[in-house]
Amino acid sequence: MGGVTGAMKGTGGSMGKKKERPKNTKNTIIRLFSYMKETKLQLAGALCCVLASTASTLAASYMLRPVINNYIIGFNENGGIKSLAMALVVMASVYLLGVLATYFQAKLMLKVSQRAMFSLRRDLFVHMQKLPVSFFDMNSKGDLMSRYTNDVDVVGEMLNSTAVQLFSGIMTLVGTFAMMIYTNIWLSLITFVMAPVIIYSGRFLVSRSRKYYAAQQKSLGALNGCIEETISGQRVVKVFCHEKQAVEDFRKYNYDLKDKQIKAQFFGGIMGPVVGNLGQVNYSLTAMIGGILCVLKGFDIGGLTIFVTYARQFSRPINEITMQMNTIFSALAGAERVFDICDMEVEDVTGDIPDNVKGEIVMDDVTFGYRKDTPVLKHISLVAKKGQKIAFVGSTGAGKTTITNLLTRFYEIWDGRITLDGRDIRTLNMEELRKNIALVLQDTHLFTGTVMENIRYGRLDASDEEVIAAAKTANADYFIRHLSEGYDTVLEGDGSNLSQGQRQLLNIARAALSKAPVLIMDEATSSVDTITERQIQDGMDRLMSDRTTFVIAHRLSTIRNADAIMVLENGEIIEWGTHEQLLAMKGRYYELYTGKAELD
Ligand SMILES: Nc1ncnc2c1ncn2[C@@H]1O[C@H](COP(=O)(O)OP(=O)(O)OP(=O)(O)O)[C@@H](O)[C@H]1O
Repeated sequence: MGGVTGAMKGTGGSMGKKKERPKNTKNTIIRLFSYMKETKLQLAGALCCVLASTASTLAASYMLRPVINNYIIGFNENGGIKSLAMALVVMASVYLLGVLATYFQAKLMLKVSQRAMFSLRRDLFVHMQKLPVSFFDMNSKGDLMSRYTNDVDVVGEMLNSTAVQLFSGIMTLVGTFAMMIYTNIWLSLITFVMAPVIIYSGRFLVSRSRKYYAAQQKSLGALNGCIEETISGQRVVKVFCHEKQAVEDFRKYNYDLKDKQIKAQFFGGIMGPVVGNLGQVNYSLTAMIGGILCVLKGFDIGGLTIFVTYARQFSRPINEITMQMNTIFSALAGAERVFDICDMEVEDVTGDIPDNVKGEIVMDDVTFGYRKDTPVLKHISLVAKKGQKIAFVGSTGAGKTTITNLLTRFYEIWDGRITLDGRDIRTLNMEELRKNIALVLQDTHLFTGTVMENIRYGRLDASDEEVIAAAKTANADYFIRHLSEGYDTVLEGDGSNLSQGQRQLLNIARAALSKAPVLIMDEATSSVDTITERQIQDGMDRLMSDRTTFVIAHRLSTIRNADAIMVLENGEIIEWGTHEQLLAMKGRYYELYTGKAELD
């Protein structure tokens, strides 16, 4: 049932709009072949081995004819036991040759398929790194992960065994048929009539099961998504006592998958027996009519024996080919899902390399939305001179984070212009642009590695001394030295062995290490105690001095000294000015500030 398991593996979530069947089979196959270029010698070798093993099976079967006719029926006339033994040794040697060829073919194909999978994974990962942030917004983590696992795996499985089996199946089929015609053309007619019946019934069942496989793959994708979300949100699930609901959701997806799998596997499962039984019918008819020909027309016993052997062999490759079809289709669909990502448009990173960036940012009538026709920011204009501190305030969802996302070109604006030192950021080299902007976000992302390596993420060529200096600037040095291994302490699972405040301090240290003249900070001091908050604030203040800074403020008290405060509402700047100017205006900021003051 290689076809069935293969097809099951070839799942992995849907990209929403994508079908699970290969859309462009020819191109996908050609492209897959390009992944075998590096191992073309091994591939050629493997194909030669397939030919050798097919030929030896056919030849060894054929040898049975002289063995029976000459050395068994004509035992006494043709040299007795010695000749018979010799003939059997030759026959066994030919079989042995086939076994050896199969062994080498498997070995070679393993190299070919593993190398192709290696390159496929590499290309996928390298390309994924170049895709824009919006791509990651649109695709769930579980779905993307499954490209590396399920999809690449099923392609590997196909290259490793299925493709060879298909090739050998076709060769055996053609070879067997040729040998049958050669042995007795009249008897071949039976197979000639039966073959289309066998092939068509196999194809009918394949097309049926393929339809259900597509549904099954979609369901499996949904189930994977559900599991992934529940695992990554386990704390939230637990704290809101959502376990029952989670189990209920899971049960729904699980049932759905079960139903689809039963249908898909029913057709996949009966395919083998149906084709096999039709093959048996062919075999019996051949044996019967062959027997009659022996009696009435003098057809030799050896000829009849090898003919029925061929007739029985005949249905095996058909059976195999039809069974492999599902694996092949799901592997091709998997390969397409991988290629789909590899073909996605990458961020345009080319452009001028700015030097001596001062850090003056101007937004000129910028309009932007994440989804077509739904603008999130409308006609935003602002000027941030070198070293100035610009703060954004406003209710949740007003668009504060979105503005900062645009400065780093995580998303492309619809209209207007953003300039860095007077140059449109779209004309700048993306990497250089981002090198000039440091980010301190609310959700710190730490990678598996030491504290030192994590801070060095801010600037890869920084020396240990520079890293330590940055940690000192960020007020992180003290706590780091108190960790079990100091700067060499290994952080795991996104720094889950650190506190929220400590993670934030590392985040600031990272930004401090970067020499970027522009700094974007999403203030996140709400989740830490007052002492840590003071430390974080100090770290941030030191970081901000002589950098152009954009602060997304959650506490109005920390931005009183900002050069300009932008009050955002529904994607528009409704008020702007210094703290004093805004208070004097007695508008929205005044309301927010006095409301806060009362709370304080
Ligand atoms: N990746 C995204 N895809 C689609 N819509 C988004 C995305 N990110 C944000 N939005 C939408 O854009 C709007 C502005 O979001 P934004 O994150 O800029 O708000 P914010 O002012 O920073 O809010 P908060 O103070 O809660 O962080 C919201 O309506 C939000 O739903």
